[in-house]
Amino acid sequence: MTEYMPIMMDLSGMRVLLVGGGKIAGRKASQLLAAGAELTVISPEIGEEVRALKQDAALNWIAREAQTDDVENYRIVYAASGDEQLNERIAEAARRGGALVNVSSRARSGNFIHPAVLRRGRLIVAASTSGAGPSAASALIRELDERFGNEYETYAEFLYMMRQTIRASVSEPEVRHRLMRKLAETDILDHIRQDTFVPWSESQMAEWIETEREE
Ligand SMILES: C[C@@]1(CC(=O)O)c2cc3[nH]c(cc4nc(cc5[nH]c(cc(n2)[C@H]1CCC(=O)O)[C@@](C)(CC(=O)O)[C@@H]5CCC(=O)O)C(CC(=O)O)=C4CCC(=O)O)c(CCC(=O)O)c3CC(=O)O
Ligand SMILES: NC(=O)C1=CN([C@@H]2O[C@H](COP(=O)(O)OP(=O)(O)OC[C@H]3O[C@@H](n4cnc5c(N)ncnc54)[C@H](O)[C@@H]3O)[C@@H](O)[C@H]2O)C=CC1
Repeated sequence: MTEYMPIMMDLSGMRVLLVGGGKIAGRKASQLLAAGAELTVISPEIGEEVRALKQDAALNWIAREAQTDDVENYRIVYAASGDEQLNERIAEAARRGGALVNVSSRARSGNFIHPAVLRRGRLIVAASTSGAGPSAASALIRELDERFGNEYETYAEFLYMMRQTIRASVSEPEVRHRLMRKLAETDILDHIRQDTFVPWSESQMAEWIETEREE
């Protein structure tokens, strides 16, 4: 069994090649553009999903069949055409060139795969079956969708603001760590749920840090 490494990637400004322009390519293109990638799509035709994204300046469509030497100069490649044999050839060439490659038609032919994802602002929950059953991964995420409401977006934003403030104003590592531990134990999430949370001002943040910094 492949032991996949889950990672979170910042794709801003990264050049990414996407082979194929159908429904699945559209799904990938929309996620890649949202993550800031500079996307090149090679496909003789594009479907409505990719077409709708084409206004985005970061999407460049080359209208022709893809070939293996197209992967040169890309470090991230998606093989998502409807031609499975082509996907295999693209994957092989990309791997040989040392690129990261995702293959829509066969998980094992690539060296990374996508999980099903739930987003609440900065909070991201991902579930993967390591390719065993993508629909089951999606079903699990739908369950979590009911469990984790929009309060988590506010909560993650609060954690972000507080952590920035702590990092900027506390220099002793052990005090920082103590504050971060205490921060994870506040009842802020309950307040957000009960709609009684008001985002903290800078002086409130500083006051909390002052009172909680001692053991
Ligand atoms: C390896 C991976 C590719 C990758 O890395 O992208 C992969 C591969 C394959 N999927 C196939 C089929 C389907 N995939 C979906 C749906 C999703 N597939 C996703 C991920 C992944 N799918 C990755 C592994 C994830 C994991 O398990 O950890 C989701 C979760 C996330 C996303 O795509 O972003 C997304 C949820 C979208 C959402 O929630 O909206 C549906 C249902 C639907 O479309 O509604 C079907 C049809 C029903 C079925 O077959 O189950 C086939 C057979 C193709 C064929 O036979 O033609 C292969 C090929 C193979 O099995 O190797
Ligand atoms: N990863 C996933 O979640 C899923 C993957 N799949 C697999 O993904 C692949 C694509 O599926 P769809 O997008 O639904 O198919 P689709 O039929 O909608 O699109 C196929 C695309 O490939 C392009 N194409 C065909 N020959 C090409 C070539 N020589 N060079 C470049 N582009 C070429 C076509 O122009 C078209 O845009 C299939 O192999 C399918 O088995 C299917 C369902 C889910």
